[in-house]
Amino acid sequence: MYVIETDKLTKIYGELVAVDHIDLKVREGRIYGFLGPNGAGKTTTISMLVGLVAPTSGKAFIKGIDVQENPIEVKRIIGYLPAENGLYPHMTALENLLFFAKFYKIPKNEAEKRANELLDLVGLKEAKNKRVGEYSTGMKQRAALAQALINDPEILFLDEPTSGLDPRGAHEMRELIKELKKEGRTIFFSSHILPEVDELSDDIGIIVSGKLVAQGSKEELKQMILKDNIRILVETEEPLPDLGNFGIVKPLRENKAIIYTKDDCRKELLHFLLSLGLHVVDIHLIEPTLEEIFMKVAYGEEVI
Ligand SMILES: Nc1ncnc2c1ncn2[C@@H]1O[C@H](COP(=O)(O)OP(=O)(O)OP(=O)(O)O)[C@@H](O)[C@H]1O
Repeated sequence: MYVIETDKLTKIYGELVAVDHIDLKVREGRIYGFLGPNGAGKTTTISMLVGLVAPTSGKAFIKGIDVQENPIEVKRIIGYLPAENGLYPHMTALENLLFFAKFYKIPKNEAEKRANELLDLVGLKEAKNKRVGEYSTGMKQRAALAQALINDPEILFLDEPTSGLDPRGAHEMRELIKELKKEGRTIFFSSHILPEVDELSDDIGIIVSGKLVAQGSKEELKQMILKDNIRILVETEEPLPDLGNFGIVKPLRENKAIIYTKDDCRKELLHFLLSLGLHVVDIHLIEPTLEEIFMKVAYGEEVI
């Protein structure tokens, strides 16, 4: 069973189909990166998954619970970090967390213990009694993450968690996300930053103009665009001859060439090239980057 699953989830604003019949499948304990350009529909999707926006059609399920039918039950097991954090600036971080703990009816003693532990986790132990309005952007974002964790959720939704953070703040946030995964939580986060999605995600969904154009593990996405092609970079001082069944040669600058083959025939190919008396300097597999995957599935740009 998937912990997050949608069935043709759709949101239409007037003429605009913001989210278009998407079928998300998120496995337990994984980090799922929801990648898409600005305006693709990421926030709208997350808002429907956490029960803040009603779908026009389709359904969303969290651990098999229908979000529309049982929003309170769902809210108990999820945490949500919105794109714009919802902390009260005139209150301290500790006060903010205790305030939110009341919504979950967490007993006072337990709430205090948990709030302190969480503020410690996000590195705000020293600043917990400072008003949030005086925090830096990075501190605010970490406090908002602590708030999203107050009910000890199994599933976390993070909407652009590093948005607006400087490189150090973004790094700290990514490290925290990895820690939260180690605790066994499932994390669904949105981002338009390719290296960030690549670094954090086990699985990736790519959304463009409201449509989920690809979904799967990084390995699956690579296979999807490469099919059975293997690319081999060869450095040679001689132009390569026609390789026949071994594959296609694409000459590059500086005496380099890429060979595209259908099967993993590196060994045979190497023998063949050597038998031709060619001086092969280097031969290795090149894997597609997430950027290449994204450009291919989002915009149809050829990888080779
Ligand atoms: N309440 C609304 N009313 C009308 N249109 C909306 C509303 N909310 C979102 N939209 C539109 O729906 C589309 C998807 O927006 P959404 O915020 O979900 O995208 P996003 O992928 O999160 O973008 P970003 O990365 O810029 O935050 C956009 O064209 C946006 O203008």
